[in-house]
Amino acid sequence: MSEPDEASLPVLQVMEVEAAVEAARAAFPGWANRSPQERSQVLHRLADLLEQSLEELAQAESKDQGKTVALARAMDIPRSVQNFRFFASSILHHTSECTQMDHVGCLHYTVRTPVGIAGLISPWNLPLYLLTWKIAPAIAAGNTVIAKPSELTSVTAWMMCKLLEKAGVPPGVVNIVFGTGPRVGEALVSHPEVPLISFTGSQPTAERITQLSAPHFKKLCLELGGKNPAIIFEDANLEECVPTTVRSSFANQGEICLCTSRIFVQKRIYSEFLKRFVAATRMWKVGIPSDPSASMGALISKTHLEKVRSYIERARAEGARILCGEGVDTLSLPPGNRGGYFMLPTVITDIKDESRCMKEEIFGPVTCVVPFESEEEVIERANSVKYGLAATVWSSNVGRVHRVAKKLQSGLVWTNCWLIRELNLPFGGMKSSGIGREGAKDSYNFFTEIKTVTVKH
Ligand SMILES: NC(=O)c1ccc[n+]([C@@H]2O[C@H](COP(=O)([O-])OP(=O)(O)OC[C@H]3O[C@@H](n4cnc5c(N)ncnc54)[C@H](O)[C@@H]3O)[C@@H](O)[C@H]2O)c1
Ligand SMILES: N/C(=C\C=C\C=O)C(=O)O
Repeated sequence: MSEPDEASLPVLQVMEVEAAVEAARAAFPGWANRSPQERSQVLHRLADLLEQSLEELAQAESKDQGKTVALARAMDIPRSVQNFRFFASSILHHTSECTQMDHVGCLHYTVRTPVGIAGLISPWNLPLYLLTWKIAPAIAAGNTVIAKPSELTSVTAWMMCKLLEKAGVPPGVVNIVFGTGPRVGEALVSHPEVPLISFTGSQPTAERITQLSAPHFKKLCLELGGKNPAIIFEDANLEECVPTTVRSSFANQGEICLCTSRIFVQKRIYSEFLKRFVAATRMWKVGIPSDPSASMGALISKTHLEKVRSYIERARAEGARILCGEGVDTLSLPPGNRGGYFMLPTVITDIKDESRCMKEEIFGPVTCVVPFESEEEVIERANSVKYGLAATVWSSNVGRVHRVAKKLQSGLVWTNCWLIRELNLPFGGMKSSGIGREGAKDSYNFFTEIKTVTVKH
């Protein structure tokens, strides 16, 4: 058989979605009728198999995405394993509600049932981590799924496909479709037999998904971008704050939706913080992804690298100061890697809150540092962007930490730390950072339909 040509590819990809829907539809009754314990065992087996392939998966994730092998080994793949283990366990512990109305002789209770075929769409920055964060709760709750990884980073999803049968996942329960958003993503989102879409990605794509799913009244969970503030008060422990804020700004090349990109520092410690922060940033080594001493690898693509650089250029043109990184320091790489999409972590200061660098998501290794005077002022400035995903607050005053956390318009607030995850609790953003939450109870609620039953006795 000859290879499909360019023109026939879109048609084939849409047909693939159709075939996935058929498979998911056929598998649904059998999977939904299994007990949570039976489904849990399958998830545990898949977790074990992924764990046994940790090294190959970490190498593949790094090669595909540009992140360091060390990070994929320490974070992406272990977290993918944990996603299956976590939901294999949490599915065993949900309870339903019951109330009585004795005066009319009635008992009311709720039952939850899986929704059906779940459409799951994920981005390129944490490929297997985020895809499994959706697949695990969806199938644990008894749904069948059609999952679409980013076309830029599909390799680990494809590797996982090969483990499904071995883990005992029945055919048709997990269907992975590969392809671009406009072709495969839209075919999935528009399909009338897919009643629910869980999406992680950018705001423009979320808008399109919302439009396409509106005529079908689909259930939607949207996890989008951020412009995350770090607020550093004068009583912060800088010994801990500085290295953690370097990590929160530049981990995974700054390509994590939770990365810090606006750092507000109280005036009295502003120069001291800047001095230490720039020194620590210069120690954040950019290297080839296989270099075990590198803290940061390559960005995802040339287009993205150019976009990130354009923000720095814009800031410079506006009169901001670039303290270290792009255009200031020299990036040292082996000759064979100099054409790669590498850049230095970059710190910008003397920048106005109105600048696009302070308002828009850059999603790269660039962070801005600005001073503030008072608690009220910094809360207002931190809240002044359209996003509301994650914030960090640094202070040794417990009262202030709670007060500020409550007033921040942010779905997640880490105080005196960053990215410590408790999977039981809600994850997600406010404002343009998305709608819905993911986590033990929230994912269970999203991936099930609830029904109230009234029994007259
Ligand atoms: N809030 C979170 O949890 C979270 C996590 C990671 C990334 N993000 C965000 O993701 C963005 C970066 O990821 P990206 O560039 O891959 O995002 P993206 O929106 O371009 O793509 C995400 C996914 O959507 C698909 N897609 C694209 N167009 C589509 C369409 N018309 N219909 C259906 N699917 C479509 C893509 O193929 C990909 O699989 C950033 O904005 C980042 O903040 C958010
Ligand atoms: N969804 C989670 C992280 C998202 C990161 C985005 O880049 C998680 O930790 O569960």
